Amino acid sequence: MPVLRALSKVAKQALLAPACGCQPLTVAIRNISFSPRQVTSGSDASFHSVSFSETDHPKVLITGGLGQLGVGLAKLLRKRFGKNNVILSDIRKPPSNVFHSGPFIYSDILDYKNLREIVVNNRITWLVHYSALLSAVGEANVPLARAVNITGLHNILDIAAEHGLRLFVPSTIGAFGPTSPRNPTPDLCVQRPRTIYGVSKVHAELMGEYYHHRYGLDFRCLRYPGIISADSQPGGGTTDYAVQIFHDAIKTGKFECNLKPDTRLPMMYIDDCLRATLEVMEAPVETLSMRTYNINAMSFTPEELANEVQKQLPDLQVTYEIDSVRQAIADSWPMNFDDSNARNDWGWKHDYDLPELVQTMLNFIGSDSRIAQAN
Ligand SMILES: NC(=O)C1=CN([C@@H]2O[C@H](COP(=O)(O)OP(=O)(O)OC[C@H]3O[C@@H](n4cnc5c(N)ncnc54)[C@H](O)[C@@H]3O)[C@@H](O)[C@H]2O)C=CC1
Ligand SMILES: CC(=O)[C@H](N)C(=O)O
Repeated sequence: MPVLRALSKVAKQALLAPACGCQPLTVAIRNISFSPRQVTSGSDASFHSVSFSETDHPKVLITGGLGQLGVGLAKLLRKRFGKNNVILSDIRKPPSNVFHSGPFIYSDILDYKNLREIVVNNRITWLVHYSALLSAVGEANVPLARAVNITGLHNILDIAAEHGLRLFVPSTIGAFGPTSPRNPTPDLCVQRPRTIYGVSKVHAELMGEYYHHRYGLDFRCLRYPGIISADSQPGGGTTDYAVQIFHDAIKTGKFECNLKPDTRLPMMYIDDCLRATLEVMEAPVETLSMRTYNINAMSFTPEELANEVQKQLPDLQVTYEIDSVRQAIADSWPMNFDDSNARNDWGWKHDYDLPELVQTMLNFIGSDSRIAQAN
């Protein structure tokens, strides 16, 4: 009965909302235990992101911005929207080059009040939520992964709904599990992941879509494959080997792989991943038939990657010392990712296949290490 009473109160308040949809009416229902702390009213998608006009640049906040992906995304978004319109945030201390490249702010996503203050004081209109514990580190610390990936997400969803933000939350190939079709994995299929990381990402997909339908939140989500980057280190995932091989190949000529040689996983070069993120954030609402999309570029095994690297560095020696936790995770993940909906709906297209990826990584890391040796 209290639930019904609360629901009818919310419905009545929603009915009192202006019909034009031009102002997001904020309904304070903080006391209702099953509801978000504060939400925008209405379920019509046209309410979305009314807090900035399409002709203005968005004001973007990136959480967890000092990980493998955030700094690169900030660089791309600053090029497009202006340096001061993109704020990086994290709980770690930024290196001086990052600190001096544009606005940086401390933000712990577990601190709701602090998050709200940042959004209000900086008039944020887009939120890119990158904070997370990845698959392997998540298994090593389940309580922390649960707090950051699930409780933290709840804070983000409520803040975004309350302030009419456009919200991007990445998901992952890790949101699928051993009972999902693995070759290829479509957007819609069984999702029963066996890691806390995967469980938290399915939860994020479902909660984001629920807030979209229930409260009109402009939620956008891409399931990233393993991301490969030269100038930032991965944060403790199962696909990390595909970054490490390049550093070891150049520095020592030897690489010990922690996955079996025939473990096939979907992968993507970071430039494609960040461009996809910007593209889906800018995609007109009417092109999005879904709110969570697979995106992909290539799929390879450690052996195929090593062979491609050896075309450039024939002396590279690769050995295999299997990490049982990571191997079990990889064996439950997609081998190939079907991203046809992203391609059809908003024109997703990757630029980098395996040969271009390898050439680009070796050029980048090679020139970096030549500079380091010269200094
Ligand atoms: N890198 C990849 O291959 C993939 C990444 N993704 C997703 O993309 C997002 C970004 O990934 P990465 O940059 O690789 O992750 P990362 O692990 O490198 O960085 C995550 C960041 O979150 C921060 N963080 C942790 N606890 C926090 C808290 N309480 N408050 C604020 N920040 C906190 C960490 O300090 C770290 O800088 C994540 O959500 C991840 O799940 C999805 C698929 C693939
Ligand atoms: C694919 C991912 O989500 C990440 N790189 C991980 O391996 O955990």
